[in-house]
This record gives sequence, C-alpha cells and structure tokens, in this order.
Amino acid sequence: MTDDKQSMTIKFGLIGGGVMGEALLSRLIARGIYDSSEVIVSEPLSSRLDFLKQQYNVAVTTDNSQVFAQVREVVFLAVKPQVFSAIAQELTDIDLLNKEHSPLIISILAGVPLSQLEAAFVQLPVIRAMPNTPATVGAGITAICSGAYTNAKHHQIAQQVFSAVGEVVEVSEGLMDAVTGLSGSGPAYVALLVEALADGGVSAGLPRAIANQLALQTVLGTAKLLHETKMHPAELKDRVTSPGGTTIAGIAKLEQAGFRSALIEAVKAATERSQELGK
Ligand SMILES: NC(=O)C1=CN([C@@H]2O[C@H](COP(=O)(O)OP(=O)(O)OC[C@H]3O[C@@H](n4cnc5c(N)ncnc54)[C@H](O)[C@@H]3O)[C@@H](O)[C@H]2O)C=CC1
Ligand SMILES: O=C(O)[C@@H]1CCC=N1
Repeated sequence: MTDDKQSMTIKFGLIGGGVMGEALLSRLIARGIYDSSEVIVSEPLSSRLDFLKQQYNVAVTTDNSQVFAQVREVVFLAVKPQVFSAIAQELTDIDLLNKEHSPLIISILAGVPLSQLEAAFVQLPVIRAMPNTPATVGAGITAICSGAYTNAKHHQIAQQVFSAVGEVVEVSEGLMDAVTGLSGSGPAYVALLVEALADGGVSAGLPRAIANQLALQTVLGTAKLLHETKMHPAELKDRVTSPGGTTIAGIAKLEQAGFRSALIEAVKAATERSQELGK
C-alpha cells in the first residue's frame, strides 16, 4: 500500500531499499536531483520501509507494481540478482510501454545482462550500471552501458543520477562483469587491506585505535595523492622505497606472499562470479 503522497508527481521509483538503494536515494535527495515528494520506494522488509520513510520522507510501498504504475521518469532496480526473475514475473500484467510516461529502467544488479532486462522490460529504455559502496559518501564510481531503446535524454538522466554519487564511466556491456569484479567488489578488498594493515600494526605493538587510524589514513592519503598528482603507482612505490630501507623489506614480504597475484585473482574470481549470476 502506498501512503498518501501525490502519485502524480512521482518521478523516481526505487525497487529494493537496501545498502545500495539507500546510498543512491540519500544522495539524490540531498543533492536535490529529486525532491522526496517525487520518490517512491518499494521494499518488503517493514523495518527498512519504516526507516526509509522516516529518514527521507518518501512514499513507500511493498508492492512493486505500484512503482511501475506511478513512476514517470526512472525505475531504479536495486534488489539482489537472485530476485530479478520474480520481479520480472510481477510485470507481466502491467502495460509499461503504453503508459503515458514509460520510464527509464536503471539496473545495478550484478551480472544481469541487458538482454535479460530487455526481455523483461519489452521495448523500454534500459541502462545497466555498476556503482560501488563509496557512493554512500559521494565518492563512488559507476560504469554504465545503454540498452537498445535508450536515447540522449535517458543517457543524460543516468549520468545525472550517478554523478550525484561520484564519477561515471561508460563501457561496452562486455566489460561490465570485469567492472563488477574490480570497482563493484573492490571496496571490500580495500576494507580487508585496511583491517590487515591495522592488525599488522597491532602485531608490531601499536594500540588498536592508533593502528586503525594509521591504516585508514595511509590508504586514504595514498589514494588522494595518486588521484591528485596522477602519479603512476609504481613511481610512488619507488619514492617511498629507500635503498636498504624499511619499505623494500616490507615489499619483499608482500611479493613472497603473492600480494599482487592475490588481488589479480580476486578481481578475476569476482568477474567470473558476475558472469555466472547472469546465466
Ligand atoms: N553492495 C554493493 O556493494 C553493490 C551491490 N550492487 C548490486 O546492487 C543490488 C542490491 O545490493 P545491496 O543493496 O547490497 O543488497 P541489499 O540486500 O542490501 O538490498 C536489497 C534490498 O532489496 C529488498 N528486496 C528483496 N526482495 C525484494 C522484492 N521482491 N522487491 C523489492 N525489494 C526487495 C531487500 O529486502 C533489501 O532491502 C544487487 O543486485 C547487487 O548486485 C551493485 C554494486 C555494488
Ligand atoms: O557482491 C556482490 O555481488 C555485489 C556486486 C558488487 C558488489 N557487491
């Protein structure tokens, strides 16, 4: 059931109010891309629904068909890929194409290809995207690729939506699984790195709180330095590494333990998993 907000004004519909859905929603409203009165969220968990309604003052529903029926501009799919076929099934009774304003469908579902999306949303404009969790703080990066029925306006809408949460790149669809394995899953790898660096500091005798702070700021500062100066990572590594010094001793251990290979294999494994999710 929807609440009493005016359905006439609904421009943006979110299906799935979880981690990524909320990250996008919060920034879109904070940046004024959509007013809260223009948004509807569909989510089966009542605790999440209540929270999102309270926090963002948006219309809410547990009925996905309400979103498809009311939205005039964008339907944003942010459910798990495993739920997609059930949602596609719910659409069979709704004539989306012949609505007065047929919406742009944006999907962030890992692995689900444009062919599957376009089979569910027949002749509708669809954009497949892969954002990442730093979107929550406006520091995300999103790769997008467009379906067959999109035009320049749809493209502009997707750019505007994802620019609200960070950088946007366009790739061909064949690269989306690799994007998922790198930047989509990447925040988890970096979180592991931060945690492990701090553990190393604790192991070397640092108090936990100081070790956490040192580890986090080292990763943040290094990323900022590389980003702002456009320096090649190898050059930065060389600058830190004094002959016969401490850093080369640490790097030798990382190489021995297969640090680079572990990251390469992680990206490859996540890419393969994304490919599997689309089958
Ligand atoms: N978490 C991440 O870092 C990223 C996730 N993604 C993709 O975003 C999608 C969502 O991921 P998360 O936000 O992490 O998951 P999540 O589990 O936090 O959110 C999914 C939400 O969908 C709701 N839901 C379940 N069934 C539903 C249905 N039938 N109709 C409407 N809502 C339903 C769930 O209750 C939940 O709140 C996934 O497809 C994932 O591949 C993409 C980029 C990054
Ligand atoms: O782990 C996952 O499947 C999702 C997609 C990218 C990040 N999280």
